[in-house]
Amino acid sequence: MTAHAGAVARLAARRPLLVATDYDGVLARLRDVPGEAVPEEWAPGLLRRLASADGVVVALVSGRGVADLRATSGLAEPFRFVGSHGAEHDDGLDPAVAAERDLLVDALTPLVDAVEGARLEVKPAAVAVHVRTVADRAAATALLERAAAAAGPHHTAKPGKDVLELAVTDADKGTAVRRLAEQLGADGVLYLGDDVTDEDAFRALAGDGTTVKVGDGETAAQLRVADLDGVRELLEELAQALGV
Ligand SMILES: O=P(O)(O)OC[C@H]1O[C@H](O[C@H]2O[C@H](CO)[C@@H](O)[C@H](O)[C@H]2O)[C@H](O)[C@@H](O)[C@@H]1O
Repeated sequence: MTAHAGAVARLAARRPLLVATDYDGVLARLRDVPGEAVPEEWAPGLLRRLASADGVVVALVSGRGVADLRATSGLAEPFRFVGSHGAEHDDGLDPAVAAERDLLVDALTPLVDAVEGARLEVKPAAVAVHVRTVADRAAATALLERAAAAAGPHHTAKPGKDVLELAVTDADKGTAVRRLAEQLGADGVLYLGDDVTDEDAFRALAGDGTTVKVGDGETAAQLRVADLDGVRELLEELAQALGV
């Protein structure tokens, strides 16, 4: 039994129940190359068990675009997908944002090209500057500062783990999860996340959700687990409480 058994048991009694989880750093270990961040071995089966319970919907909520999230995770239906930090729901994204994103690509490409090991990730509604593989840490910090300075007032800067993302919408995971919960008429919501942008979801669910921070650091979440093994234990406990 985990330290969170009481909260898990209370959650398991609610229907409809939305189980929403971040991907990178929660279901998949962080890797140098984003495309190699596959789910932990236990994750697909455990998520399917949860989704098989009556009245339970499982959603993946990520900073990745939905197509990337599906491809990298290998997950598909019956799961729901929220991508681009909340700007994409399942497969839908306003095509008008692409042109705005491409202007950002043009502005950021020369900055990234000038720093060895840096990488630009082009996403449906955002551009991410990755510095995890920049050996010169001072250069990495300087690049993130230059990228932040390139943002216009209509862009949303989203810092993360060795990454700064500039989004062309003001969507966030909090608004997106609330929207999905309302669509489902959810009576209970569980949200797990490890990074800065998950704090939007923790805050948005503060009144009526159950929120779990994965790892160290200040957080608005109510509960905490240490690492991905803690995620597995908590979700396993929920599956057992749901009888699946
Ligand atoms: O919201 P998430 O599912 O946590 O996605 C956040 C970002 O995840 C990816 O970047 C992070 O994971 C990479 C792979 O482990 C790692 O190399 C990088 O340093 C991390 O920041 C993804 O590439 C981004 O698009 C997501 O926004």
